[in-house]
Amino acid sequence: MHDSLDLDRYPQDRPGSAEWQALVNRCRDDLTRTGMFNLEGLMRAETAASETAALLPRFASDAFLHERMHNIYFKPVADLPPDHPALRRFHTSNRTLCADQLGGSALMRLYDWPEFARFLAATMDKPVLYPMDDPLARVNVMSYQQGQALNWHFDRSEFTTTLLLQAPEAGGGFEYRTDLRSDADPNYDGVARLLAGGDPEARTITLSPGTLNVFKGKNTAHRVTPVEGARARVIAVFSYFEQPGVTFTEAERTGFYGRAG
Ligand SMILES: O=C(O)CCC(=O)C(=O)O
Ligand SMILES: [Fe+2]
Repeated sequence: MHDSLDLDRYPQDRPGSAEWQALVNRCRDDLTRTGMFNLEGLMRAETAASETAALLPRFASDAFLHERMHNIYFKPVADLPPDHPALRRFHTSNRTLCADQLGGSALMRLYDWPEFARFLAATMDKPVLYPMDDPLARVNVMSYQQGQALNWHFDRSEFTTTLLLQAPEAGGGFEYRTDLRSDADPNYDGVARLLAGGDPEARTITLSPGTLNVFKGKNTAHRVTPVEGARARVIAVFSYFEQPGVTFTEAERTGFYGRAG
């Protein structure tokens, strides 16, 4: 993996060594303090650029256009009236390529590299993480062209793991509000305040190409702001689970990607 990753700076290939443990500890501290950690330049700039160049034509021809209005939960909430301000609806638009379209890429090699899952598990304080068996969902790459955005949402999984391949000229920021809710408290008033633009704890970061970003997506509200300029924002999302062999149902695949296989 040395050809595509900066393993001198981020020794993911040496699990259990003092320098590996120091990096894990730094990531854990960041997660506890801020709900997020970033490894800037984990993927080499040349690799991120060549992966992007190979994918850009496929976004034009083969990708699923995801375009919809949705609330932060992607569904109605039984305890709330439909006009509750926590259920405000927003527009999302991006294009997705799935794992079955990424064969042979450095991204898939990284996803299936056992030391990467081992490192991520350690940062998240899990005994082990497994890649999915789902032919589409294992790794997704999303592209956002001018005006496209991923709007406010919470993720289904506890943690979300992304790697930016190409940054846009402007816009395309990652805006997030750590621990806006908890498993015990949905904090609908807090959600409504965030959506109205009134949460002073909201933060925006712009990722640089090659950066690994891990955040607590289940209870951290987050969005990608609209991209500006001619260069698309291109980002990979890796899905791991605590059990081996996880797949989506055909209905889930069709809902997420417009096709079952
Ligand atoms: O593109 C990003 O930075 C975040 C992606 C995300 O939130 C998601 O895939 O659920
Ligand atoms: Fe998300």
